[in-house]
Amino acid sequence: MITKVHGKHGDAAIEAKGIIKRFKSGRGYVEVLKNVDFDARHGDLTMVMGPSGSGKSTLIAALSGLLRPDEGTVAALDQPNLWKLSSGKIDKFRLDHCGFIFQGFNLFPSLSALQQVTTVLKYQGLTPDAAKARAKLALEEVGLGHRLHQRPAALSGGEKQRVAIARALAKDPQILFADEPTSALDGENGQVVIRLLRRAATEHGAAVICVTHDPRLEAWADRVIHIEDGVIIDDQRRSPDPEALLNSALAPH
Ligand SMILES: Nc1ncnc2c1ncn2[C@@H]1O[C@H](COP(=O)(O)OP(=O)(O)OP(=O)(O)O)[C@@H](O)[C@H]1O
Repeated sequence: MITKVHGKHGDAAIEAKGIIKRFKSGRGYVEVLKNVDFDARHGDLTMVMGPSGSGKSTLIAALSGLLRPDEGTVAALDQPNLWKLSSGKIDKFRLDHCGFIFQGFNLFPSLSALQQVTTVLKYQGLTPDAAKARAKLALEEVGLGHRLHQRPAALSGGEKQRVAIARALAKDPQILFADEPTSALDGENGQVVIRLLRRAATEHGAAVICVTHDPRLEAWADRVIHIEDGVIIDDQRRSPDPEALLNSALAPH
């Protein structure tokens, strides 16, 4: 284990109130998030589900400081309102505390798996040696200790996503945002990714917020939030399937 446990399980990591986001459409505006309240807790795998176009990615972007909402506040960790910070401070907050995993992996084509992870850590201020050591551990943790020097072109889709996860987890993020992390993966690789997300919550105490259409993820979630047409229509806390928790111990180390 390379990370410390964040917050106390159950403590709020993020709390958004009254989020409204509109986009220009023709001469008018379309309201994509309609007064959304949202929170996520340390140690929880929180799933956000909903039909295409319901506003899931827009919500993640507003929560993570990527897209300024028109109205509303986002309290995150020790920041009472992320959107009151300067854009430089928001970028720094994201760099220091948030991890991101996207459907398209977002890897640099010319960098090896090890370099993908060390680059981010160097941005965070680690020395090259410390960054390399930590990146190696993070890649070993996702089962890629034997693929450190491969570039993305030589990796399978599942391996690429594991590099992206290692890159996100190596930073020791308190909040981990995942947007459709399994949709480009087959069943087996999807399972590996799900287990890694579960572990990030259970063992690292991260607040994991995962947007997905993938019903397989539901068994692993502590909380399932449904959004439709920019409104949260359902918010259920559930016990993750014990089998799912048990199996997370089988994820690659
Ligand atoms: N930059 C933008 N400009 C204009 N409209 C946008 C923009 N970004 C998103 N939208 C619109 O906002 C709505 C919500 O988009 P969003 O990507 O949040 O949905 P989603 O639930 O994540 O969908 P999907 O599951 O297909 O990814 C959609 O109708 C989309 O077309």
